[in-house]
Amino acid sequence: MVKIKICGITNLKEAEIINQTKPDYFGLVFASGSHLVDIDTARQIRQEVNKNIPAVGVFVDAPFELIKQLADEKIIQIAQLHGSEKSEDIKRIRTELNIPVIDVINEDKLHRNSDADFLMVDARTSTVTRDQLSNDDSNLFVAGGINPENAQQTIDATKPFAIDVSRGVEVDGKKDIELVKAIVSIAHNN
Ligand SMILES: O=C(O)c1ccccc1NCC(=O)[C@H](O)[C@H](O)COP(=O)(O)O
Repeated sequence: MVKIKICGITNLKEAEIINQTKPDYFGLVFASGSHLVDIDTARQIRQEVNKNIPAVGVFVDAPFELIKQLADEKIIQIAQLHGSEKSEDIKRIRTELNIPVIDVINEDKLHRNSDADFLMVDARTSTVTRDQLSNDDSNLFVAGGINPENAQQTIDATKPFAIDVSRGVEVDGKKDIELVKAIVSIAHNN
């Protein structure tokens, strides 16, 4: 089974879609853009979603204190780092906050050893391909432009641990339950 994260959950209606479609993770974005949520909204969404589905906090060079507050309050269970965070930042989050880290790889970060629990290649922000990673990179999330039409092809080509999807399951900027259902089914049937 390929796992799936539905990213960019912004309201309680979308929280309910997560409960009904049961992906393996959902994402709360704490970085500027159309999916940005404030802490109060994130808290409400976390309370609404089934506790068995971990929330991934998405950050771009965020202050440690923000990640700490969200982890301490159990609003997030995993941190996903898209910025130029260093190895020490990853270690600090893992040891002091005791939560796993997804390190989003780009060309600059490719050749250093990541201390993260998972790696992510996001086609929106890098041109890194599966072939450029070593076989040890087994805990790989693949993201960027995935939708129900191309998900199977992406899975076949990259053999990921998980796929990460946001805009590809939206209609008019909001998550669509039928599209989410379809892509969760594709991932879980692999
Ligand atoms: O979603 C955002 O607005 C965002 C902003 C800043 C950094 C990361 C962001 N999203 C990260 C994700 O995990 C997305 O799911 C990933 O980029 C894939 O997006 P999509 O191509 O829309 O499926």
